[in-house]
Amino acid sequence: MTRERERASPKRLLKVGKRECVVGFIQSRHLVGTEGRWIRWSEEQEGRVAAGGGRHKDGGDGWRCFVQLQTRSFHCFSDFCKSLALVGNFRTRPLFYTEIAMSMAPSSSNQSKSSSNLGGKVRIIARIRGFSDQELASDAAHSKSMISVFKSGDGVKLSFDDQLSSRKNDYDVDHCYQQNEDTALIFSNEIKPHISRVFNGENSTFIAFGARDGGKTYTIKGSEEKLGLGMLVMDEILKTVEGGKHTITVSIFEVFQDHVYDLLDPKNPEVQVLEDAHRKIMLKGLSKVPVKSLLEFQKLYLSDNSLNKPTKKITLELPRRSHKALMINILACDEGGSSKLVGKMNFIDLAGYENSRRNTFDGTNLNESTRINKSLNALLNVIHAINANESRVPYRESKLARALQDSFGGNSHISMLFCLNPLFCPDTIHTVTLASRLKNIKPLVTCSAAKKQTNSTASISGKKHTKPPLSANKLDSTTKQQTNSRLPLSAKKTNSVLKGRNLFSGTEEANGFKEKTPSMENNLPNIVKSDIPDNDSTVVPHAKEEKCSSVTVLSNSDSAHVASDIVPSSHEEDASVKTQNNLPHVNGDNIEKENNSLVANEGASPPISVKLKRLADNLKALSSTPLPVSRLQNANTQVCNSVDTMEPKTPVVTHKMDTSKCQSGSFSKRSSGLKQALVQNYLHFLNTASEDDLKGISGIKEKRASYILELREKSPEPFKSLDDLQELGLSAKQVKNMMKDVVRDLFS
Ligand SMILES: Nc1ncnc2c1ncn2[C@@H]1O[C@H](COP(=O)(O)OP(=O)(O)OP(=O)(O)O)[C@@H](O)[C@H]1O
Repeated sequence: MTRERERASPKRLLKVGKRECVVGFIQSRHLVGTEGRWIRWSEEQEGRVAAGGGRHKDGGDGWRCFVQLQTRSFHCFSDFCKSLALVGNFRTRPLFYTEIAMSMAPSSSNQSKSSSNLGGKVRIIARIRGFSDQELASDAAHSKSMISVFKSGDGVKLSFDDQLSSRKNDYDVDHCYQQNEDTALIFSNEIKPHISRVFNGENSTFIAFGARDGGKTYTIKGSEEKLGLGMLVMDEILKTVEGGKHTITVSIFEVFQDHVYDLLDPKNPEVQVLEDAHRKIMLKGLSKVPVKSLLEFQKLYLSDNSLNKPTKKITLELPRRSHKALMINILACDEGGSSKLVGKMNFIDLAGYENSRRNTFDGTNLNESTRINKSLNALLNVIHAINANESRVPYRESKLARALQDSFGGNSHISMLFCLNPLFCPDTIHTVTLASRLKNIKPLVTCSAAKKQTNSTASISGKKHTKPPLSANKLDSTTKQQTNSRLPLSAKKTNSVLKGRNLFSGTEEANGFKEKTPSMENNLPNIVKSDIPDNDSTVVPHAKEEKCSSVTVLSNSDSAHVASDIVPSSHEEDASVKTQNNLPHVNGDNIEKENNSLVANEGASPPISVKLKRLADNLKALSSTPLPVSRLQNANTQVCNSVDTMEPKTPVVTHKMDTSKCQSGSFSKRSSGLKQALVQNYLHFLNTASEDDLKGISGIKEKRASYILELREKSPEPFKSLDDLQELGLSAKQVKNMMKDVVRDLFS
């Protein structure tokens, strides 16, 4: 312990930029091999595993791993240790680290509110664009804005007046810039604080996402009159490099239909995205133009006469709705005259999302719109995976993400700006649902213990299922409305399973991305047709990680709710099992009430009390017959028959029973039958209960309930044995405890 104290002493307090950085020493095999990974254990707190482990110097079974923590929170270290302790097998006492944390000076928090999330991987912000000149000239600008913004905790809530569904929908984002706030403000709050970090070797990417006409280009590229973020950042960077130690180069490219084109080299626009032997991404054929003054940059970036225009050939043949990227490379020059890349800043103006089912398109535009939406979907899958700290990020599904892979990984920061049209636009609402889902992700502590648990329980009946991300419990209201309106009543209940769908990996329809593409391939322009891979960009986010809290073993008090939630709330006395003759009595009125409440939900599973009644009847059948002890003593065959009558599911015993063991044998058989019946009923309940009923069970709750519904979609009866419950992330012990509590409650 003494040696460990020295290693983790406050001397190891480092400064990384303005942020304090604590290096702690944690002996945990769960962190071995996770070097470079970020671990976040609360909204604001995260740490980076600075070095991997290995056998402890002094031998023994200890593994060691340095964890470098970057934080502005005084108590972060102890919180981190607590979260590790939740996972178990955490070798060193968390108290030790609490002591270290307490001995450090509290860090300053002088950063602006809007950049409070700088340590976070992905910051989700929104901008409600101002009215365009055209809109100002028309009546449109005088109509009521469909978006209201409210403060909510650390972030803000956007409320949309959905004129289609006549509903108000609320979505969370980190911050929202209003119509009267200009691009310069976004620059000083969101971009400027990152510039120094890029000079210190980090990468920063700013992505503008939104429906068409949301103001993405206005924000990123701007114009000569209204400077966009690209111009503002270059101005600031050029001021910073005035000392002469750095040089700046820029690349501008677009991703059009899964092909990357260099916008600064009209002769050879196609860029190859390759990976070198060190798995570093190379953009072969992409020009990097040195920039020394703002004027030079302006010519490249803004001027219509610049090379920053699609080549003539492409302009004539293809409609240009594409993702555009500005890449600013900062290079450090050494004395020998050679330069080395220090950091990158990327500004991405994504093509606008447009629901092609709502809008009418001709074949070419439909195809184009479909491809754009697919590529947006793929990019969001990547951002989602990064934000959720998932072990697999589906870079290969998105050409743009692949081209930017170096900037996304490691010590990088991503901001997603959702550009909103203030006028009513269903596509805008759709894009915000996506923003909100990204925002709701709570990245998890990644540890092999949790992984192991998930992996070991990853199959039901030999089938492998992918768990939905824990945050994926919101359904796009627009989609829900559309889908529901086309479904018969009976199907609507089942449709609620969509709630638990993977964030960006559910059917595209659920995400509003599904596009019908009649004769799409035939309409593809020749230039790209043969090269376009026919892959579906929808990716199931890899969800190996599991939230530590979900690993927590149910306490007795928790699990006691299982039964109490199952029995009808009124007449609890009736529902409890006191004696053989007092088996659960389910109040008929209650059943009727529950059934009435489900009338609108034809096809939904029977109410919980009906299921409980079935369970009670089974138990009654088993326990109402007096124990046949005397008969057992008289005739073995008679005993076996009586057992068979009571428990038709129990295999017939054909061998001769030893009379001396008969009594206990019969009892244990009876008990096992009872157990079987109870288990079967419980499983039947899980296989058929409605989402609301499932949510009521302690240990199941909302996320597991929606996951159960999803499993049921794949297989009508996903739970065949108690082992299958482990698919829900419950350990065998937790399942056993749940069952014990059910029984205990029945007989209490
Ligand atoms: N903040 C703003 N203030 C005033 N006008 C704006 C603002 N943002 C955008 N506009 C105007 O709104 C219109 C659409 O903006 P812009 O072209 O940037 O949208 P976009 O999201 O890039 O569209 P697309 O998806 O089609 O590329 C333009 O006329 C632009 O001048």
